[in-house]
Amino acid sequence: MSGRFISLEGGEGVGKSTQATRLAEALRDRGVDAIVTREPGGSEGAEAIRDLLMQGSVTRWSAHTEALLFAAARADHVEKHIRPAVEAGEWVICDRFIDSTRAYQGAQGIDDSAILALHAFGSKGLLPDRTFLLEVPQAEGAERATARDGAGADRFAAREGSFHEAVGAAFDRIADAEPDRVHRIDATGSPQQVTARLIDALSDLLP
Ligand SMILES: Nc1ncnc2c1ncn2[C@@H]1O[C@H](COP(=O)(O)OP(=O)(O)O)[C@@H](O)[C@H]1O
Ligand SMILES: Cc1cn([C@H]2C[C@H](O)[C@@H](COP(=O)(O)OP(=O)(O)O)O2)c(=O)[nH]c1=O
Repeated sequence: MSGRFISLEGGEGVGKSTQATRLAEALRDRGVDAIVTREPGGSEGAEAIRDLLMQGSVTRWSAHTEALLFAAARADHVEKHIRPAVEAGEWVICDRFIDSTRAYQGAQGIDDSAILALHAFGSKGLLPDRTFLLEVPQAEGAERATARDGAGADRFAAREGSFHEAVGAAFDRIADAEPDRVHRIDATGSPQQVTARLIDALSDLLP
């Protein structure tokens, strides 16, 4: 049987990484073969591209170059890791995927249609079976991210508040436009409560 491909999306500090791990554990408890991966990265080539993307000054790459690098990293990740795992029957839980490019590079003026065209070329347009948009008030997400990272913010987290507001607005537009695939999840409360909401929102896909 073919597996499933699930992505977790949202701004910095909303709890995606925490929930990716917890969700995979909760799925394994239910007898589902689940693995966790992340973007940018997730395969050897994509992790090398991640280093280029995450390090250096905020202005190291133009928005256009950045969109190309994310698309290239994703193409390698999909080909080498995600597709083979799903075809082998695994559930792949991915911390960020195409919607992050649409939100973050979209917030820098890159057209959604151009991002989707790159995705069609690089990754044959693969979309998750389900995407969860984790939502917490922006101040709470920023607080969680600062508590985690201190002064060591990466090229993206270091940007100003208005950038993160534009990213949030872009995620909102995607969720409004694709309600079948993208489900909003209240990510406030304890990690246990959030995982329970995720499992609930997957009940129709569970074996
Ligand atoms: N439900 C939660 N309540 C409080 N803190 C949380 C919760 N979920 C995650 N955290 C903490 O907030 C920080 C950011 O979480 P993380 O999972 O790394 O977010 P993201 O991957 O979305 O950036 C981490 O220090 C994590 O331990
Ligand atoms: C996957 C992806 C990430 N990004 C950004 C979002 C994050 O700021 C950064 C990834 O950082 P990461 O530390 O992996 O995520 P988080 O901060 O959520 O824990 O890269 C894009 O701009 N475009 C993309 O396509």
